Amino acid sequence: MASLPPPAAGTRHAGTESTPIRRNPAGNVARPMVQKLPEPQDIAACLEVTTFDTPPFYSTSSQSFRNTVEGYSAPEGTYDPVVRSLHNLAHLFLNGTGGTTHLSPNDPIFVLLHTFTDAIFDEWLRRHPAAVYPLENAPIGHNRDYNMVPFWPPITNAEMFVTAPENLGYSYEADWPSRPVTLTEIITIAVVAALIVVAVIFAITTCAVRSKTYKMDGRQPLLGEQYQRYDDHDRHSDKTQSVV
Ligand SMILES: O=C(O)c1cc2cc(O)c(O)cc2[nH]1
Repeated sequence: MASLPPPAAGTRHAGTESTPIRRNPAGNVARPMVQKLPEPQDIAACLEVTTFDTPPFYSTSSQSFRNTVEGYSAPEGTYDPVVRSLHNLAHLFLNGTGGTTHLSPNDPIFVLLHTFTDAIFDEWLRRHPAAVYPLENAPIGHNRDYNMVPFWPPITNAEMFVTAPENLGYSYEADWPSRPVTLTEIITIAVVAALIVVAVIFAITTCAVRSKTYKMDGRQPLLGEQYQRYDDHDRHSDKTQSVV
């Protein structure tokens, strides 16, 4: 029986000529949006998207963590057809083998990119423990209880929707960026701080005015109410008469 000969260097079994791995990072001048890598705050933002996936469970989904980390949405989760972010942006930034679908696994960077993407997913699962994977209406093979093709032995999407250290025997060490404070939050903090300052000034002023009024009245706050009355009586009685 004829068997396939081992591939010669530079060729693939399918018989087509292969090319060297090409990289031209940030070199796609025709598409300025992909001339930069994702920023740490983009990761912080996508980790805050609360729902794992939303209808139509596709590359057009909005407010879907899955579509956001994949990079078809803005990092905050809003779908926009012209946007490329996170995983997709890293692919397109490479602008060569790593940016071409079906060829990108030939570039070793693929492994780093996808490992880091999995680390983000793992962190997201940790932060959203009540999250659910779509039960139905996802694209073929992607419903919760469907097997993940082509893995063998069969394993369902639900079985992989779990945190790694507790269930899969590996863990990631990453310093996750914190989300920058938004303008709305800055304004809210400033308004609350101003209100607190006004309240404190009002309280101090009120105390000062009341204390001054008491002093002017000749009242002695350390005396009890009963003795206070004696004191009032003394002040109003004729001091020239001696008391026997
Ligand atoms: O256009 C994209 O968003 C895009 C390109 C590209 C290439 C690739 O190899 C991928 O794995 C994903 C991907 N997304």
